[in-house]
Amino acid sequence: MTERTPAAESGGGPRLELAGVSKVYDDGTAALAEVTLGVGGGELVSVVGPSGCGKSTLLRIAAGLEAPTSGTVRHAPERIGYVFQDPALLPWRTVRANVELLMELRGTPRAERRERAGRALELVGLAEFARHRPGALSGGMRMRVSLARTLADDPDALLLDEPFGALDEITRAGLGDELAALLAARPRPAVLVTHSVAEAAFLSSTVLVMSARPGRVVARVEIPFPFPRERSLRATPEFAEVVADLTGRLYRGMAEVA
Ligand SMILES: Nc1ncnc2c1ncn2[C@@H]1O[C@H](COP(=O)(O)OP(=O)(O)OP(=O)(O)O)[C@@H](O)[C@H]1O
Repeated sequence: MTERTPAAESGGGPRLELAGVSKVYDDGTAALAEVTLGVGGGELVSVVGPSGCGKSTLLRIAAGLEAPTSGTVRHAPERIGYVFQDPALLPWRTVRANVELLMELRGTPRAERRERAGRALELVGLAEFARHRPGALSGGMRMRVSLARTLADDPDALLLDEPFGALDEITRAGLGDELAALLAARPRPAVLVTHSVAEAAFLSSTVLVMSARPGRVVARVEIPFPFPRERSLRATPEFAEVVADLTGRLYRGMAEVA
């Protein structure tokens, strides 16, 4: 779907590329077989696969938090934003102070921090909650604060590890729409790990289906719907067909013995 993405139209930008990466942990656990992944600016690639197949390991390698046992991280943008399933907010800090945290750690001057945090909170629709503490927010709102914290730091690539996993269907669909809009506004490579095949199909340009551990890519499926995608797409037979195809590949991949 590269030809339909905003970045492709504007000539690219930073890429994220992993070539043949595998991971065997020190205790001998083979987590990841050879995985090759290339994501251009403005592309969102989703990774689906059975529990424990190495999806988080793959993201950690892409982020430079973990060294691969073999293979290489060919290109990784310098500033990578990592969004975890748990929003991990500091309860004693206000929403704004949480959003400022990464910038504070980088030594960004106070006035600039304020300004960027304010803009990020507006982007995720939480400007009026800047002075609240996380405890006063719903789960979906906390996740939006976490997203705002990452965006305010203005990373060149986004890695999202099941960021909406703990939320109800409607909230996660809303946040998915927000994520799509944010990527369209500022194209950068994004990789989303999700357990929801429908979420992967709706948000992504490409979906990678992984086998059981040690995970390898059993299918690379380009999603044939142009961006921006309307919510009504989810209710169409064409979309249901893509989801059914992905689900079939996922189940066949789970059954394969590596
Ligand atoms: N630091 C570690 N040391 C040893 N084994 C690990 C370590 N981290 C992860 N593993 C193992 O590697 C395998 C892959 O884990 P990983 O968290 O990457 O999978 P996942 O696909 O993200 O799982 P889930 O979907 O359940 O979150 C699992 O068997 C896990 O127990």
